Amino acid sequence: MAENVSESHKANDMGIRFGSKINDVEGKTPFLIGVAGGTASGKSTVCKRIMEKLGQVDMDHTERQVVCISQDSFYRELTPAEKAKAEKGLFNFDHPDAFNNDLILHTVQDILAGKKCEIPVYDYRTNSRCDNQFTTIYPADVVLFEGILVFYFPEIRELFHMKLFVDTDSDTRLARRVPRDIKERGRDLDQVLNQYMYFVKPAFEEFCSPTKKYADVIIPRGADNTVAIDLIVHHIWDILHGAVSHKFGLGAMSNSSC
Ligand SMILES: Nc1ncnc2c1ncn2[C@@H]1O[C@H](COP(=O)(O)OP(=O)(O)O)[C@@H](O)[C@H]1O
Ligand SMILES: O=c1ccn([C@@H]2O[C@H](COP(=O)(O)O)[C@@H](O)[C@H]2O)c(=O)[nH]1
Repeated sequence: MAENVSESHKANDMGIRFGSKINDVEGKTPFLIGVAGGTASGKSTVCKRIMEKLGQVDMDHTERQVVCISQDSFYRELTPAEKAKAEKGLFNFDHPDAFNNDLILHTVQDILAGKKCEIPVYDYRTNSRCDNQFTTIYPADVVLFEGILVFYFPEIRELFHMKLFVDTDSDTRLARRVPRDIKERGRDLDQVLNQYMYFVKPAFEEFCSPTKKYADVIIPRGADNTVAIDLIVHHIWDILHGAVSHKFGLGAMSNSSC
């Protein structure tokens, strides 16, 4: 497949190469992929692997065709009372209302309209947004949006062109979350385990796990599942290059640009 792409300049371990940026002007609809799954299931790692396999790491935004954003950037501002609870590990960050869902919807709509967006920067250590800090998301051909509850609200869910669910067993997820939260998110063991027992696990069962049924592809074992990731990468490549069309118009766009 890659051998047919004469203008390609980026190679990767699958031999898939992207050519010049298809969607390099504002206003074109990117292919939007939602990546849901429980905490520490490997959502970010799966997105990273997809980007690597599409040859999309270490590049400037003028060249980059695939970008990844996280639902965690959209945690809402807490009231002083909620902040005090959060500091004691008594705030439920796994409930759908913990996010600024209007901001998510508007941002995703802007992304689909091919607009440049500013995304808040979130600090897990303070349980709050970093003041006046934003990440600029430039228009791209493919946008990955990962998070525990990206398929929860129908208005947001319906906007994805492809929906992936990273399905990693809960013992493995807890075993990964504990060291991650201690090392990277400034927690101690008691805090992580209490939060997991009282909020994370029940909310996963009530809100996140039921959204698996909306997924087009379920990825058992997360980033270990290289076969699933390779199939997804090939499908994205085909869509971007017009071999497969999709009902939202990118197929037509790709065809016309080939
Ligand atoms: N397949 C894997 N094998 C070993 N560790 C992994 C694997 N996938 C993810 N991790 C680790 O587990 C933690 C959570 O992974 P991450 O991708 O951040 O999950 P999520 O985005 O779903 O919260 C990270 O420390 C990551 O390095
Ligand atoms: O201030 C915060 C915000 C979020 N969390 C936890 O993060 C996870 C979601 O992130 P993943 O990368 O998908 O694990 C969620 O389970 C929240 O409990 C937090 O602890 N503090």
